[in-house]
Amino acid sequence: MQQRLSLRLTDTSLRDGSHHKRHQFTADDVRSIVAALDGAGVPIIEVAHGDGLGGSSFNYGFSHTPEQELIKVAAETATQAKIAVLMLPGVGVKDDILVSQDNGASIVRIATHCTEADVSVQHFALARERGLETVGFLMMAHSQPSEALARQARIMADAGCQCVYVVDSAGALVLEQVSERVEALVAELGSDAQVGFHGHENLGLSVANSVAAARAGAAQIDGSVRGFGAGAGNTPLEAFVGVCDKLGFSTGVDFFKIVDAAEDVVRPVMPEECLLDRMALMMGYAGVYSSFLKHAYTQAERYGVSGAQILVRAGERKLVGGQEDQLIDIALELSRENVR
Ligand SMILES: C[C@H](O)CC(=O)C(=O)O
Ligand SMILES: [Mn+2]
Repeated sequence: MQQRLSLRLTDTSLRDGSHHKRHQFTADDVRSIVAALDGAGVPIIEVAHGDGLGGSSFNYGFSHTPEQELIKVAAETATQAKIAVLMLPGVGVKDDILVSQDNGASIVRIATHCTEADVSVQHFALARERGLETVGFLMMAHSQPSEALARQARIMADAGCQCVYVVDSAGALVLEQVSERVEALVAELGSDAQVGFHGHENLGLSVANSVAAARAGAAQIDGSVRGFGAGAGNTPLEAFVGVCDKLGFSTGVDFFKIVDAAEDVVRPVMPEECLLDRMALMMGYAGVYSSFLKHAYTQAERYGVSGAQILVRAGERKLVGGQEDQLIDIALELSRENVR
């Protein structure tokens, strides 16, 4: 294990939190949250539709305000924080990256399912050519062993990715399972690229998993203030900052200011708290993409079936991001079987 003394944090509440907010962020929400996080010293703030650039659609949910407008507001508001955007190839296209850069984003994060890194190659090339900082997201990282993940990380790094993230999209990883994956990526990438970790709270382990990642050599860690994210939410950033202070990791974020931001600025923008309830626990236990939560609620209500069972079957089918429509199929199956 190679413990690092300084960690670079990204707040994802204005992107992962978009799932919880059903993509209804307004320019005022973005302005107030960015001002508070920037003031607390958060170095990177991610802004986009929850499913990344181009995500506003019938399948994923339409945005209240066009994401490019939100990115522009964020960039105009931040005084020190860099603005990052997320993009899933095929949901967004290369042009979305260029428009985001015109609107002030300086970091692009390309996300793929963790066996499909090759679809990101052209996006990293373009981003580097345009002078953007690059991050790669290997989503649903619980579903692959460390060696397989490391091979996918190598594809991203060779394409120009500067930091590859182990993304626990389902909040399904447990402690050593995080350390092993991060260590494997660190060993594979060496000085070619950094390693990051993005956690979800579905088994109540996001802060502990993030500490495990940092101890295993991760240089960048994601979190969302107040946990504002999909499923039971992301690693609550203010808690993680406090834990880092205690463990001697420097983050550059002021604990007291980020705690105030969480309570006074971010909480009022959230529709409700992100809960570690039955549905969220089912996601962590069955290994389901956290972004499916709201879709599962919608289909459970529409077909009068158990939302928890929809999620369990989604886990059995090993669904990946982009297969939201299969939740309808599962709901119909449960309805035929009379599983309420
Ligand atoms: C598009 C997803 O919401 C990306 C993410 O945050 C994850 O997989 O987790
Ligand atoms: Mn996430």
